[in-house]
Amino acid sequence: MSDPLQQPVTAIKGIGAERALDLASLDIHTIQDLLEHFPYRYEDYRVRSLSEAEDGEKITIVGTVYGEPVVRFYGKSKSRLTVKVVVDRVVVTAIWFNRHFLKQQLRAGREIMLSGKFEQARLQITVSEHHFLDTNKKTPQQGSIQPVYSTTANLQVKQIRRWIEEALKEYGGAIEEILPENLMRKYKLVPRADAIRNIHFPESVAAGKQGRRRLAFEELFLFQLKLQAYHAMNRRASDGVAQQIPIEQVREFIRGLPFPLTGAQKRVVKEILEDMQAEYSMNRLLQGDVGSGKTIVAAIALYATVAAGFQGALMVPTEILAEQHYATLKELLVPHRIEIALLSGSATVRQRRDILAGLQSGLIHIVIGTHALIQEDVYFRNLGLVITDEQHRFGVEQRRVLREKGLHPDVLFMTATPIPRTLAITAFGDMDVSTIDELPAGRKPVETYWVKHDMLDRILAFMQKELDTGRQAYVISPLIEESEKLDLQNAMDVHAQLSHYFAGKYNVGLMHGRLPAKEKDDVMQRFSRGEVHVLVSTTVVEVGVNVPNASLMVIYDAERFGLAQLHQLRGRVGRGAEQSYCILIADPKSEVGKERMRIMTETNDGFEVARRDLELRGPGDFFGTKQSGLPEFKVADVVQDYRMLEVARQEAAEIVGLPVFWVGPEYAPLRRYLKRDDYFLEKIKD
Ligand SMILES: Nc1ncnc2c1ncn2[C@@H]1O[C@H](COP(=O)(O)OP(=O)(O)OP(=O)(O)O)[C@@H](O)[C@H]1O
Repeated sequence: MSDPLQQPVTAIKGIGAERALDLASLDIHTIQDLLEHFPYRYEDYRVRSLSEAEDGEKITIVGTVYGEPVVRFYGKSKSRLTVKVVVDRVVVTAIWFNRHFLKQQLRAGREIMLSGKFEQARLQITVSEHHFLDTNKKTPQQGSIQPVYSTTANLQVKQIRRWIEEALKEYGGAIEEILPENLMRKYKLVPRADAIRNIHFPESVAAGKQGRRRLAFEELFLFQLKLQAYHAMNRRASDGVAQQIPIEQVREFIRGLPFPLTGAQKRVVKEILEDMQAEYSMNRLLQGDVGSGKTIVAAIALYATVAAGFQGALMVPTEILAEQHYATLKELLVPHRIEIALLSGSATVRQRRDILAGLQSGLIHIVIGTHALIQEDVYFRNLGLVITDEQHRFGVEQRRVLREKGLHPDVLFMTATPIPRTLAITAFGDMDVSTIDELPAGRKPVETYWVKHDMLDRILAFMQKELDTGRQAYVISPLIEESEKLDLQNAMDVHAQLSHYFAGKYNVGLMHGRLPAKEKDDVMQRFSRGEVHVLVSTTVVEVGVNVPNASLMVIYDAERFGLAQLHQLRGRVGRGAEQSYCILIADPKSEVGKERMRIMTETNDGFEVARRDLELRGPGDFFGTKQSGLPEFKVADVVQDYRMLEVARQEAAEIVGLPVFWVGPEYAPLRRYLKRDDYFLEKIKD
């Protein structure tokens, strides 16, 4: 049985070879693709009375032309045409730009429908569309809500509208239901055909909403089905290494740590070790708030892999972090006769050669470095575990590289960007997620203050007081996004100012991205040892730096940073038992900007910050659109529909686990639909 919806778009009246090419550039090839090209918004052409119209709003009105049209030309080809129109016994001025040729048609007494932006005070409308109502030529949009589609330069929205209308008329009956019946009933979803009809041309506002809801659910459900199926396959494919971890020995190691683990740390260690012992390769995200103690969890996992006879690698985004983790891990692991190496960009040729040889022979158990670690000519004897800090920089590509080297290590991603649970399961639905949601005992929340720029003197006095008690401070210098050069200049200015202020008493260090690795390292070391008291820095200190004696964080131009970033920066203090402070210097102009400062002063909990940020801005912004890794949905909205996402995930997980999903006749339409996706094409046999 061939599916009429799989015919090429040229089956639609009015679409020839050329138009088909234009549509192809929108990734529309078949009739089904066309029907699933959903509008991204609607234009409301329902006629309204003037009294309902708000100033500046786009409205549609009907009136009678009255008096003579007036055309004024200016410039070479620019013109402005005005005419009076009587609407509800009120005289309104209608304006067209560059449409002087309409003058002849605008005869007094003609009835006309106008859509455009309305200005209340002047009673005028800037017309974007008009129709004469005495021509008998009925326009499709007259008096209704019309869909607006994304399009290309060559195609008008109107054309797409017409074709979709045609497609619905001819082929609407062939739209098959793909969702299982029990889900339809359980969540009161309207049939697929109705939903598609109503998302394009809503019969009513309510029907439009119902359609949207159903399609959003379908979209999230299909997306989750794919992730879950992938996840299930991955787990079933026993290509991982089942590590024989000597658990008692690991316990002994944990007992020997300088502090007891928090409950949350214990829980995630257990989850990680279970994955490592299993046949499948671990693919797990470890998320925890700033300072929640992820490093120690990483150390335990690395210890375990070595104890099981494997090698481990820890990848971090910057050299500074590599150094820092190297120092921490060395202290913890070297007493246990574990060989650990730092593969850094500043290593000499000879050092590098030695390390590479050590990794190949297995003499070196653990290696730390940036991502070059797995991409270059680095060979391991038997790599069992890869831990990578900041998950978004390590993805599918690197995993492929590892596999091509014949390695199937367990992989643990760590991130200090707390991700609300819903988003985590969206973006990382093919991963297991472990969360450290508890800070080590005795931590005091960082007291956060929001001040204006004119309070600098008081801030300096406060800083002096903190330094006098033996603490250290970070100062994040003013940010000018457009120019790295100016940022640097700012950092240097602040550095000079503070050096002058604290001259003879305290050392002020300067840190920025342009410093050579060696100098960065040097400043950081001196700050770490307490020789530098104040560290002026651009945002390079953002991730992961750990100097527990620092108790004050001052951030200039705080309104220019994202909330996630501010929380990260604040997380550099409050890492010891002392009371710490964060001072945000900001004069935000917008309400949202002010709200963001308030959020920072109100909560210390990264998950709460993330949740409120998400509400304020939407997920794209939160992660930075490019890096988000979040899928773009056509209908669904991860923030607005987050409950639905959770439900869709559960249902998808359940179905994927059923053998009948892959063979049962009741799932045949769903399988047919899924087969459009390359991933499922191989998996689904019928
Ligand atoms: N269970 C614990 N009890 C007491 N202190 C702990 C515990 N776990 C970790 N710490 C200490 O807390 C500090 C922060 O830990 P760590 O550097 O691992 O945090 P993190 O989760 O990596 O945070 P960030 O992402 O901000 O770098 C370190 O000084 C560490 O020694």
